[in-house]
Amino acid sequence: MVRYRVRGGNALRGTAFIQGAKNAVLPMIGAALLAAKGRTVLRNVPIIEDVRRAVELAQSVGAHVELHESERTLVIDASRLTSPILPAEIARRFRGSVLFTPALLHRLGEAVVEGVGGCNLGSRNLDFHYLGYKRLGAIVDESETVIHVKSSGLTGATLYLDTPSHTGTENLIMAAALASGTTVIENAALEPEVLDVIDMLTKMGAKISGGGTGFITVEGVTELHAVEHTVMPDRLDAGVFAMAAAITGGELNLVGTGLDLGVVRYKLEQMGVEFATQGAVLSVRCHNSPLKPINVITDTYPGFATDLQSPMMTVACFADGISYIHERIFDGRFALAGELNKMGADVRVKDNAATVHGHTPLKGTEVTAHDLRSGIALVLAGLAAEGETVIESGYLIDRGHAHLAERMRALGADIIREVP
Ligand SMILES: CC(=O)N[C@H]1[C@@H](OP(=O)(O)OP(=O)(O)OC[C@H]2O[C@@H](n3ccc(=O)[nH]c3=O)[C@H](O)[C@@H]2O)O[C@H](CO)[C@@H](O)[C@@H]1O
Ligand SMILES: C=C(OP(=O)(O)O)C(=O)O
Repeated sequence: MVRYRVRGGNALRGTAFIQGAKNAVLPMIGAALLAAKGRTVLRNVPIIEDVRRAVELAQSVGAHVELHESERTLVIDASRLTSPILPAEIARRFRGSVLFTPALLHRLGEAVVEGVGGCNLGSRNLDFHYLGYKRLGAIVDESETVIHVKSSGLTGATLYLDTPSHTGTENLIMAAALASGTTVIENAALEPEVLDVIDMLTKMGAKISGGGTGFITVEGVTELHAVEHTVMPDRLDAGVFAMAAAITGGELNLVGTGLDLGVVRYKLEQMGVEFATQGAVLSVRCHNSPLKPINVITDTYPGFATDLQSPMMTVACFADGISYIHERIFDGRFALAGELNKMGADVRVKDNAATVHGHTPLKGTEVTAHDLRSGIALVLAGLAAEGETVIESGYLIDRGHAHLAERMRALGADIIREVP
């Protein structure tokens, strides 16, 4: 059982190195399995538990995968896939496992999904994925807990997503990339990670247009080849470091090419945090205490990312006044409130909205991470609380943030990762 131990009170200062994006590298590992020849090289790979699970999953279906941790590089040879089964014991440990289905369908004619994991955030349906595969001509048997998808060749079609699902869009693009004919995906996700995956697939030989417009057209091709690709920076990791500067009254330079925090930056600016873009470096500092309260409504890109909603709830605890947070993507993403309240916060939840009554002083105690982002939000709370905060289960934090304790310690934080 991994746990993080944080002693609050130190302002974070210095240069924070932002990792590669979890939500881009996972679909890229799935995409690498589409190439029947050669070796794919992925660079700027975040060394997180989800990547380790994805490596295990790719190996379990027969790919040869090397994770070179100090070089943050993955080398994937998928020329010989041997099993269509995504085994429950690996696949249930992360959400990205769902992104292996298109490659198995194309390469082996079937995919057996024994389970899909990921953060526990309420209902997390996969109906858009399976309906899409069916529209492309696959047979999907959902009658048992194990889902069986089969196809002897997919054919392009017009697909529609009720809401712009992130992994749903990636999966349907990958399924369409090697289908015969043209596929149109309406109401597709606009997230930058989806566009990065489209860039990689395009290098591999896929014919995809309309990325970022909500209407994606894919002209099927007969094969895709292995390429080298550098994973984009993780805007969620960057958001967390910006918030760490905000609540500790610190000053950080965020390094990671092309960082754009979008609405997260604007919201933090409204609270009194100062940003300056200096070429490739994004500087963030906060000398205004207390912060101003804020209204946040989560939405698909370019709205406020749901994955930063929990960290933002922690920041709101340090604002003077009532902040309002409305969660619109997931129906169960407020487990953090109870944990912050244990530390002395006053967060009140009603249905899919929360009000944060700040500023109450937070005191360190033992708290529970219910999911990845509530975990990192508790680390943030610990950085600014009085005394020691102990956060379990640290594994959930390690699912999405690489070398967190080392990176924060380098900035002056008093934080250790313990494996009892
Ligand atoms: C590995 C990965 O990239 N994970 C991200 C991805 O998750 P993920 O791709 O699972 O999230 P989706 O965008 O698919 O889900 C958003 C909402 O749509 C609903 N839905 C989705 C698909 C479907 O077939 N049917 C359906 O009803 C879900 O229940 C949820 O309420 O996007 C989320 C929303 O930005 C992020 O929080 C996750 O970090
Ligand atoms: C919800 C998240 O991840 P996943 O979809 O991988 O569970 C997240 O990164 O906050």
